[in-house]
Amino acid sequence: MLTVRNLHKAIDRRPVLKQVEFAVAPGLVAGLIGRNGAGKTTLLKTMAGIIDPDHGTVEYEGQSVHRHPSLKREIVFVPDNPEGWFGYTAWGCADLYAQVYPRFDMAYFKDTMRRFGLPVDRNIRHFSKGMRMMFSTALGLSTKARYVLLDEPTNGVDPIAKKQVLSLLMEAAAEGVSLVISSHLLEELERMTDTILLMKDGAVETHTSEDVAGGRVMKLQVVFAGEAPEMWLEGRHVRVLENIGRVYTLLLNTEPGSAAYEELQGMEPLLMEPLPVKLDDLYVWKLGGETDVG
Ligand SMILES: Nc1ncnc2c1ncn2[C@@H]1O[C@H](COP(=O)(O)OP(=O)(O)OP(=O)(O)O)[C@@H](O)[C@H]1O
Repeated sequence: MLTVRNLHKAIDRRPVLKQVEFAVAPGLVAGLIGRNGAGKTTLLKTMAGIIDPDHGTVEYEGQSVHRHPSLKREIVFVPDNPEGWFGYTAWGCADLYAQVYPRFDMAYFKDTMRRFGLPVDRNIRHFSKGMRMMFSTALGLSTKARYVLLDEPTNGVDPIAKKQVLSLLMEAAAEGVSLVISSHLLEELERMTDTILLMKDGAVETHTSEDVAGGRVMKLQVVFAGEAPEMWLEGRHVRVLENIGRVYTLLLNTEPGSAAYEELQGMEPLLMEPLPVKLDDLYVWKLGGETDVG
């Protein structure tokens, strides 16, 4: 189990992580979502022991990753731009990693590089953006660490290569590797993940797949009988996703304390049809109109 407890981190005196708490169980795939600048990369690097927190702990099987550096072998961070390796060939990087990660699988690395069509003897600096990302993912998974934390693994990767990267990740998950995947591609995450970690205002909310499917938010297509109830539509428990003529697509907060659904029923609309709630609805509900961009 990888457990994050009460994590705080400020960068340039600006708090980026505030009381972050969650756990990722072994073998699970978690998606990390949030606006640009929300702190996803900072969180992943802190979880991997690359950044020291100001307060709080990251525990692998109950032991602090920052106090026991040998545990860092079980948690690998896969950056979206491996600048640190510029100057090395892919082989050179694999050699270095093999010295650090005791279960580094050179045969797997070679095979994956071949599968991705990437040259092993070329300097990483001369790889394209997508090639760097694929290389980074191949190297990270080759460590055979128990937890692989990936920062936008399909960023800049073309559609065909993207399928290959996602297949590779799913194969690793099927073998029991735990993945935390930061991404802005919500449809992709929705298909792959067991849990969603949503970053907002420096904190993390955990949503299971069941939550996303409708526990906290309801999506409805509505046609009102008379004039649209402007005040109700602007209320904090209602969000208008789309309005075409008299047809409204709405998100309603159904968490305790919200009576939005009962209020709508009371208005006796002509049409009130439930629609499936997607991850991007949750994203809009939780993060729409907010700005984390820092
Ligand atoms: N080295 C740094 N120096 C100064 N500020 C930084 C540094 N690294 C991150 N930050 C700031 O910390 C905040 C969080 O950045 P971070 O890269 O973790 O966000 P993110 O959620 O990964 O963003 P994105 O989705 O755009 O990649 C931002 O406000 C960013 O400007």
